[in-house]
Parts: sequence; structure tokens; C-alpha cells
Amino acid sequence: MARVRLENVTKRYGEETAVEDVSLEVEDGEFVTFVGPSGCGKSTTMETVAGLTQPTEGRIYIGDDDVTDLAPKDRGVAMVFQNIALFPHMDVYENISFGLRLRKYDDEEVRRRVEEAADIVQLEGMLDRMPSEMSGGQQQRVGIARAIVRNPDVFLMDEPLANLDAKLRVHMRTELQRLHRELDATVIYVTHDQAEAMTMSNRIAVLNDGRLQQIAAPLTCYNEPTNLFVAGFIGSPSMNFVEGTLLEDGLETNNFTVDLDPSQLSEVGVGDAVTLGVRPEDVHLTRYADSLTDSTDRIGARTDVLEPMGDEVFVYLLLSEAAAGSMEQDPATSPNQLLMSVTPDTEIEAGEDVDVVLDRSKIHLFDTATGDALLHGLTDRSGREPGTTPTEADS
Ligand SMILES: Nc1ncnc2c1ncn2[C@@H]1O[C@H](COP(=O)(O)OP(=O)(O)OP(=O)(O)O)[C@@H](O)[C@H]1O
Repeated sequence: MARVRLENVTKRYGEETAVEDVSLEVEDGEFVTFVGPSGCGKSTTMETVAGLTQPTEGRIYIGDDDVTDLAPKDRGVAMVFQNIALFPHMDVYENISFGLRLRKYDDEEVRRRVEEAADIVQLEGMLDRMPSEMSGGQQQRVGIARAIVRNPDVFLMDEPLANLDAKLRVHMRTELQRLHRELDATVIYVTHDQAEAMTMSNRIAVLNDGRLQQIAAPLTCYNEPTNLFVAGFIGSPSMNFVEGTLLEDGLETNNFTVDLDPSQLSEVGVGDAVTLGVRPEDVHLTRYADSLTDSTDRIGARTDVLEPMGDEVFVYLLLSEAAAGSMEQDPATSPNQLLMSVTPDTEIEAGEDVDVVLDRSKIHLFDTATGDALLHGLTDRSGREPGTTPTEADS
């Protein structure tokens, strides 16, 4: 059993709290990734599991055992770091087998394990190479093989691909996924790279300021973020946020209103500040919005900057004259701007007056005061649930 459980883990360094009251469970065989901005406590949390950092409060369990007071070597975990330090004077075989030889495994067992690990990371045939004769990605694989030979219950990986170039990172991403599948191992992974987190993980744990914000499947964090922080952090470019005030029959923002029944929102009432969130791909030009089941009223805008990205084009929209000349602001937080993404074949120019609508089923509402999510997807104006199609009775 290699389930990992953190129970109310807090780590303080003097006045500073690096990790605050984090509780979470990683299932046996699960791949869980910690994400969050720099300094949010990802590495520290991982180090408490490895035993490299002692929590100030809280307990760590691996399987049914409380390992909080155990030394790293007695926890059945293996770590892979960003800077894999291979022994430069040893060849690949010696590097991979170093830990086993230290533990006095017999030669035959060592050879069997090293060959098996080299096979998994596809380094067979390279066992007599020196580290200086290998690429960064190959060296990284040696580091991973060194973890595999120990046959750990749990792999802890802290940005293991961060030093590799973009192409190699994508390649290693698929290798790590294969490795996880083949070894059926429990993996806790730390990364800055959202694409890594989204593609490799069964679940991602989003941290901010040392606190766990959400732990859920990647698409759940994307589609149903638990608060403004997760909504803004997951997804690139960021979700648009527009502040508004709740009225008797809708939400009023600087530039547009959205029909809704405030009684749907139990945590807030009429007059309260509510933030509307909508992703760039859920803002549509009216002339292309025929297929939307339900959308907001038209919102007049002027296109400002266009950013062709290859498979999509980002369009910065100014919603009012007041926004002109203020494009240095982040559209994600500016009340008078919206970021829209369109397909490259869309006919659109900078400086054009356009009408856009928002896909109501993709609108998120947040309590501005607490940041907590209130609703993901507005019911349409006839009261249908998001995603359902109109019936004859509706017309
Ligand atoms: N040994 C230490 N002494 C004092 N403060 C520390 C120590 N280690 C970490 N911290 C602080 O704890 C906080 C969390 O650090 P941690 O390295 O866990 O963040 P992180 O999310 O992994 O960041 P990054 O993505 O930049 O690596 C930071 O504010 C950091 O300065």
C-alpha cells in the first residue's frame, strides 16, 4: 500500500509560514501534481513527505504508517530533483547502481535491477556511457532510473524536467506517463508547467500562500475552479474577470448586464459584489455565435491588439472609450477589457467595432468578498440547466 496522507501539515520558518494546515490524500498508484506560484509551498510540502523537512505541526502517513518521525531512507520514497547530480567519474551503470551497491545487494540482483530500470527509461545500450557523453534528457533519465532501482512505494519528483528544452520536455512528459503506467507507482510531482500538470496528473493540487486551494482532476479545476485564485491560475491565458453588482434580475457590470435570478446564489444577495469569470474561448463574435444554445445580450466592443498564436488568435477587446489607451493593464482584471480567442480563419482586424456575446453556460460567478465560487454555468433564460437542449415545451 502506497497511499500518502498529509494531515493538517504546517511548516513555519520563524515568522514565515511556508505551508499552512494542508490535508490531502494521494491514492495508491495515483499521480498527483502540486502547482502554484513561486514560493507557494509546493517544494516544502513535498519535502515533508520525503522527510527532508520536518513539519512544525501535522502528521504524514504512507500506507497505514505514521512516518512523520522517520528518516528519509526509511520511508520507502525516492526523489527526483530538477538538478540531477550524476557522479561524473562513473558510467551510467555505476550511477544507477550506486545506491544498491551501497546497500550491499549481490551483483546479480544489482545487474537485474539496473537492466530493468534502464529498459523502462529506454537507456538500454547506454550503460557504459559517461554522463559527459549524454544529452540533458538522457542524464535526466539516468536520474529517474536511479530512483526506479530502489523500487520505492512512492516517487517524489520536484520539477524533474525544468532544465530541459521545450521539445525534450514534451518527450519526457510522455515518458513519465508511460513510466507511471508501467510501474503502477504513486507519484507526487511538483511543477511550474501547467501543460505538464494538466496532461500527466490524475489530480492536481493547487496551492497558494501555503494553503491548499483545490485538489481535483485537471479538467475539474479548469471547469469548476473552487475560487478566484484557481480560476485565474489554471488556464493560459487567464480567465477574464469582470466585477459587478447583483441586481433583482441580473448582474450589472461597467459595460453590460447579464440576466440571472439572484436566488440561485445562496451565499450573496442583491447589492453584493459578484465577479463574473469567462474564459477567452467562451467570448464569441456575435456573427459567429449561431451555434450557441444560450448567450448573453450583445456587448459592443472595439478590437485593439491581435495576437496570432498559430492555432488561435488572441483578440484584446476594449469595451468602452474609457478603456482606450490603457492596454498596459491586464485584461484579466480590467473592468473595461476582455480577452477573446478566435480561430485563425476568423475575419477580424485591429480597430474594428464588433459585437460579442458570452456563452452563458460557461460563465462563472464568484463572491468578490471571499473569492469563493458561487456558480459554474448559468441556467439559460428559460430556466434550463446549462448544456441541455431546448425542447418544444420551451418554445
Ligand atoms: N529553509 C528555509 N528557510 C526559510 N524559509 C524557507 C525555507 N525553505 C522555504 N522557505 C520559504 O517557504 C516558502 C515556500 O517555499 P517553497 O520552496 O516550498 O515554494 P515553492 O512553491 O516550491 O516555490 P518555487 O516554485 O519557487 O520553487 C517561501 O516563501 C520560501 O521562501
